[in-house]
Amino acid sequence: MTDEAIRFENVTVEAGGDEILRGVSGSVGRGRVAAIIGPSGAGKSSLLSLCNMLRSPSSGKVYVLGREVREWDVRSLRRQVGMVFQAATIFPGTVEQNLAYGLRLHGQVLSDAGSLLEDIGLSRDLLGRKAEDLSGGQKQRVALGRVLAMEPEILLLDEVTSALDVHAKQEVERTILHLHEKLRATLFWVTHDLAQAKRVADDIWFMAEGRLIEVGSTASFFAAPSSDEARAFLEQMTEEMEQ
Ligand SMILES: Nc1ncnc2c1ncn2[C@@H]1O[C@H](COP(=O)(O)OP(=O)(O)OP(=O)(O)O)[C@@H](O)[C@H]1O
Repeated sequence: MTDEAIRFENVTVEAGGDEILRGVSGSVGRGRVAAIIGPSGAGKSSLLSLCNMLRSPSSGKVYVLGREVREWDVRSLRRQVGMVFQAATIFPGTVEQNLAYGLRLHGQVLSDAGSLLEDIGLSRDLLGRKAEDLSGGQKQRVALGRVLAMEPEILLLDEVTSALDVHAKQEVERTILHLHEKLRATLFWVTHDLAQAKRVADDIWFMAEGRLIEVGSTASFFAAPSSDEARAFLEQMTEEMEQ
């Protein structure tokens, strides 16, 4: 059994005639929280989507839990690698039906929706409520709960709090970290919010123009990034926050 949750080996992705990822190599250790940051269009979401085969590399290799993604059965891969997006995915029906949806696709039933709901910080009273009537933060927690019901080894998070207000953002963030503690899942987390990256991540992956420019521990990255690109990015983000 490998200690690596995810490994990229010289991965390039072409789309629409452009290279949107160029020669990316790196790995995320099991149980780690790695935040991917960088300017808009850097390729952060594209990198995430290689990990559950929403996208395939044009060249190079992607390994998940020690096995190359092309060797995985896609259904099994997506069971092990859950993904949550910026806009909470909510289906018509009750909260309970929404929580059970992922397992149902795998022919399984959710045995204890009530305790799952408590795990994601929501009251059991909401089980029978129409999911569409929930607040933005509650919907995002239901989307998380649906993925977590499958007990994934890896959770891919793509800007999951950026559509939420400050209060809901903090609650969803706390819920994710609580579940990380509980399940020991590996988190690979794209965020535009540098303060969030600092709070949640063990490691920072800094990307720009389709390249992985540097990877470092969160403390060392924010104290002294080693690349000019990352230094310029941090300065620009700090200026924007001060305006
Ligand atoms: N299917 C596609 N065809 C052509 N170009 C694409 C396609 N998907 C993504 N791109 C381009 O690839 C680049 C990287 O996109 P990606 O969404 O991965 O970046 P990102 O760092 O997540 O950006 P953001 O922070 O704005 O979400 C962008 O320039 C985007 O326009």
